[in-house]
Amino acid sequence: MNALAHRRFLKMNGLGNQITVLDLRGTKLRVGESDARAIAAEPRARFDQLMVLHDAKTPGTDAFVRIYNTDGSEAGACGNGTRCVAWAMLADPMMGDASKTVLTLQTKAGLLPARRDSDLVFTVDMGAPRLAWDEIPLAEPFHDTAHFELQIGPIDDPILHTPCAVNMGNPHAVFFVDDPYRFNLAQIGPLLENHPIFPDRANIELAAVTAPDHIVLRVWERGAGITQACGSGACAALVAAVRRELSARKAVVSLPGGDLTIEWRESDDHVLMTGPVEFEWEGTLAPELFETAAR
Ligand SMILES: N[C@@H](CCC[C@H](N)C(=O)O)C(=O)O
Repeated sequence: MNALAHRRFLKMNGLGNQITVLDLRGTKLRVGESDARAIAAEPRARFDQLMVLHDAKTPGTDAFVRIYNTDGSEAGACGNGTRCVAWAMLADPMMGDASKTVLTLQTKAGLLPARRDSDLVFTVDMGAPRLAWDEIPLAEPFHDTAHFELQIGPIDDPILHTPCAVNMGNPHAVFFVDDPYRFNLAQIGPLLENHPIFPDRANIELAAVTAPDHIVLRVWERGAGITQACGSGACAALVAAVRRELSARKAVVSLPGGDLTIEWRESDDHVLMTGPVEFEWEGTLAPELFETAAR
C-alpha cells in the first residue's frame, strides 16, 4: 500500500486558490509526481497547489515545504499556499501552535517568513524579486527584462508581445493590458507558459493598472492553469508595474477570487503580501487513490 494512504490532509483556499496541506513532518515520506497527480484527481483533496510539510532543515525555520502543482511539477514558492500553511501551523487544532503568531517556512526557493495579523489574515514576506534574465530564467540574455520582445506566431495582438519578467521564487511574465477579462486566457495561457523563451516555463499574468494603488489581475499558472488567485503572481504584477512606472510601491491587487495587498518595500527590496485564508475541511487520503494512479 502507498505509504501516503490514510495520511490526514487539510483542504483550504486562499482567495479561491485551491490549497491542500499535507503534514509529513516526523516521517521520511516524500510525495512523488504521480502521487501529487493522484491527490489532485481526488475531489475532496483536489488542489491547485499541494503544500507538503517536512521537518525543518535549517535552524530558525519551522518547516521545509515542498509545493506541487496539479500536473505534479514542483514550484519554488506559493503565496496563497504559504498563508494556508501558516494558518495550519499556528491555528489548526491538531498541528497548530496557538502560542505563536509568526513562523518561517523554507522552500527550495528560499525563506518565507509569515505573520498572523488576525484570525484568518496573514502577511508573508515573499523576499526580494529576482530580475536578471538568467535568474528568471529567460533563454536569451535580454538586458531589460522589464520590457522585452516576445514573438509568438498564433497570437497577433501586439499587446501580448512585450512582457515584463519577474522571478518571485517562480518565473512570471506580466503583460499590461487594458482589460484582462477581454482575453481568452485558456487559449493564450498554455502558448505563453510554454514559449521557448521560458526554459522553466512561466506563470502568465494579464494586468491592468486602474489607479496607482490598484491593479486588476488574471493569472494562468504554470502547471495548474487558470486559478482564482495567485499570490506570487500578484507580487510579480506589482513589481512589474513599479518597474514600468505605472504604480506606487503599495497597491491592492484584485484577482477573480478577491483582493491582496502587496507592498514592494524600499528599505530591503522585499515584497510583502497580505490576504485571507479559508479552512474548508479535513480528510484522509484513501488508499484506492494511489492504486488507480499506479495502473
Ligand atoms: N498559486 C501560487 C503559485 C504556485 C506556483 C506556480 N504555479 C508555479 O509553478 O510557479 C501562489 O499563490 O503564489
